[in-house]
Amino acid sequence: MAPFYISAPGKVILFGEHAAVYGKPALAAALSLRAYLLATETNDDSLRLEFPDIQLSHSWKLSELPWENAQAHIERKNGKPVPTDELNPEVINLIGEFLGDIESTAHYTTCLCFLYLYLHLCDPLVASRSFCIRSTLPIGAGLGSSASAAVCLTSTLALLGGHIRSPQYSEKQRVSSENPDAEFIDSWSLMGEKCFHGNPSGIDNAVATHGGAVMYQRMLAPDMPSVRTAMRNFPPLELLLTNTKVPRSTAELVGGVAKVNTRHPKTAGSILDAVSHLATDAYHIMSHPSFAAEDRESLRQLVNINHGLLVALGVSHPALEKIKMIGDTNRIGATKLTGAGGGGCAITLLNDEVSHEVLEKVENEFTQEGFETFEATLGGKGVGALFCDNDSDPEVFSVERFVNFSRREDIKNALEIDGWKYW
Ligand SMILES: Nc1ncnc2c1ncn2[C@@H]1O[C@H](COP(=O)(O)OP(=O)(O)O)[C@@H](O)[C@H]1O
Ligand SMILES: C[C@@](O)(CCOP(=O)(O)O)CC(=O)O
Ligand SMILES: [Mg+2]
Repeated sequence: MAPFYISAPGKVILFGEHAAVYGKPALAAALSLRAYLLATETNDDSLRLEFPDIQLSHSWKLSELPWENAQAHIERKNGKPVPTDELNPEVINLIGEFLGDIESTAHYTTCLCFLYLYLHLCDPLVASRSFCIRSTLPIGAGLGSSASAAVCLTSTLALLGGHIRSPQYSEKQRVSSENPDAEFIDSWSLMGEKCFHGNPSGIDNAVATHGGAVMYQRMLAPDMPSVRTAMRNFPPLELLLTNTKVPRSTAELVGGVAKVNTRHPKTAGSILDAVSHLATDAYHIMSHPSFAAEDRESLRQLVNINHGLLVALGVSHPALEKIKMIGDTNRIGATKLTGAGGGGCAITLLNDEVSHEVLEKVENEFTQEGFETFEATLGGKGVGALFCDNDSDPEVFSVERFVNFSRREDIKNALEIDGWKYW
């Protein structure tokens, strides 16, 4: 198979992070920042990962991977592997032997995620490959970089394994509902997220797969599918995205909330219920056909309440509080942390009347604090692919060039080109 790219967006959770893990509804939208994966054939017996964004370069001998042993533990239906509620412990054990030389936790979980998906979705007849991922998203900052990487890996391996067909929709024709290939990608990328996080709600990979904006609710009973309601009239929101650049791990923060919930079940339960109510309220407000000034004001109020409840769950950070304080002092709008918190990004829903001058002043203050602001739009496309054909510029598919882009803008400019198709 000729080289190809897969790309999937990050996400912003507007309301309901963490509570989403406990089966409460949450609202999220696809972000214009994305991960891109370039898959190319190699001439030797190797399987190579080049993930320069996290300084990971690793390879295995294809012929040494535990194909035979793994197959005995993989359930299939109509020839397709079936995702499971828990990660398959036998396959995890088999993979463990191939991760012994990996020291960093981030590299370990990334390689685990790759091999887990590879053993389930590909087969030994697939030629040797190199997989390179680059992202215009900040990594580990609450914008769903893990899910966009998981969706890219899943789509690539499922295509190579013959479980899904190539996407067909160009941007304008795209209709994402009831597409079995997109559902396959969504369900298997959740397994990838499980490798990264342990206990993901599934909202991030749902948005990275389907794009747009959704109200999402995980069903806690085993085998019950999650509920995903597309928000077709998603209102235009004036949003400022600010990254504290404080590193954190989603797995640890989700684990921290679980501890609070175990120690103070009634208190934590009330907080999670309150988040559930505010997410539902926000959904109704955003569904108003003429999303008016008073609706925007109500939404900002809910942003402030949601942030307060996340503070109560222990997932804020002094740097996030600083962003909120600077924003509130200058009255630019309502600010909350987004994603797992503990560092990472905050979003500010801007006041209608905020001036350019004030915004510029606030952004300067953020920069002085070492924060980074992002310009991004919400509600864009989900997972897509770009194939190399006779009309393609071979330079676009050069691994060398792709690996060496030093700025996010370079990746974006090189790959925001015609020819992408979406599932
Ligand atoms: N471009 C990338 N290349 C390789 N791994 C990635 C990339 N983007 C994300 N990841 C994986 O996702 C992890 C970060 O996920 P997480 O802690 O959930 O933060 P977030 O999803 O908010 O960015 C990284 O440590 C890495 O394992
Ligand atoms: C905290 C949580 O609600 C969102 C995590 O998002 P991120 O990995 O921080 O981008 C966890 C989840 O829903 O799986
Ligand atoms: Mg994540």
